[in-house]
Amino acid sequence: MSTAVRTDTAARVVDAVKVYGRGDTEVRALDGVSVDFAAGRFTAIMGPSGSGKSTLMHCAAGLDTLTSGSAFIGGTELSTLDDRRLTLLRRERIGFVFQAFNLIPTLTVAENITLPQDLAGARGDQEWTDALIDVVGLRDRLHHRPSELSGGQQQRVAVARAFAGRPDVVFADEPTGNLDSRSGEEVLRLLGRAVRQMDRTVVMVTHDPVAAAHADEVVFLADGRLVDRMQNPTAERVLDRLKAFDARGVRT
Ligand SMILES: Nc1ncnc2c1ncn2[C@@H]1O[C@H](COP(=O)(O)OP(=O)(O)OP(=O)(O)O)[C@@H](O)[C@H]1O
Repeated sequence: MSTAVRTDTAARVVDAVKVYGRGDTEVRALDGVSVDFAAGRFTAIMGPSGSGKSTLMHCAAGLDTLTSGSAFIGGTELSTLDDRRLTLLRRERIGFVFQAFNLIPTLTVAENITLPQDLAGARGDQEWTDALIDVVGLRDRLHHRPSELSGGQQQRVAVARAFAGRPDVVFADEPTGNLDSRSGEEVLRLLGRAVRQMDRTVVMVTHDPVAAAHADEVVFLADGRLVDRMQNPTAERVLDRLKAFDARGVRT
């Protein structure tokens, strides 16, 4: 567990444009976004509904491709990879947490956590996995199936699974969207602990200012553009900033 401050970039997009549809139905979901996500930091992506948050995350994580511009994981530009290498990169260097926990119902908690490495034929690091299981507080549930767990516990399994292969970056898309506020708070605290105590990197899409306040930095999108960044956010400051966008409109 390192306390050194890192200055490298885990993921970034440069001049990212994503256009869906064409002609009358064309939507510019991303309209020239450049943003870097620093390694060893917890970054939240915020903005109104339809502002491009999920599109940005999906393109930065190689789940979708940009219309123009570039997306990098570390020093690797994603558009240079063929499908097979992109799949490998996603498996080996990126972790995901989604709103719907996406656990395999027939596997136990322990099997779900190590599934990505088992699929990759990689030998897991038992010490690391053990540490993760303790951090997420699931030691006494390891042999349970997902259906025997609460929503909050299921998401904690998904969090442990996302970090199990020590990925360069974990992308979380509305990870608390299906949880009550107490379970959501626990999941957010876990993401924060993974970053601060285990030197991990998290990029989280959220529309919730309370969730965003767990991050080290918030980037704000509006109409497919990056419109602001905020260090050391509080829920109140994030909410004020969002209200200001609403009040004056942001398209320039
Ligand atoms: N597959 C698609 N086909 C067409 N348009 C799309 C597609 N995906 C997203 N869009 C459009 O792109 C814009 C940005 O969508 P996106 O889901 O990235 O926004 P968001 O900020 O994540 O929204 P929300 O907070 O509501 O989830 C929206 O106008 C949306 O309707």
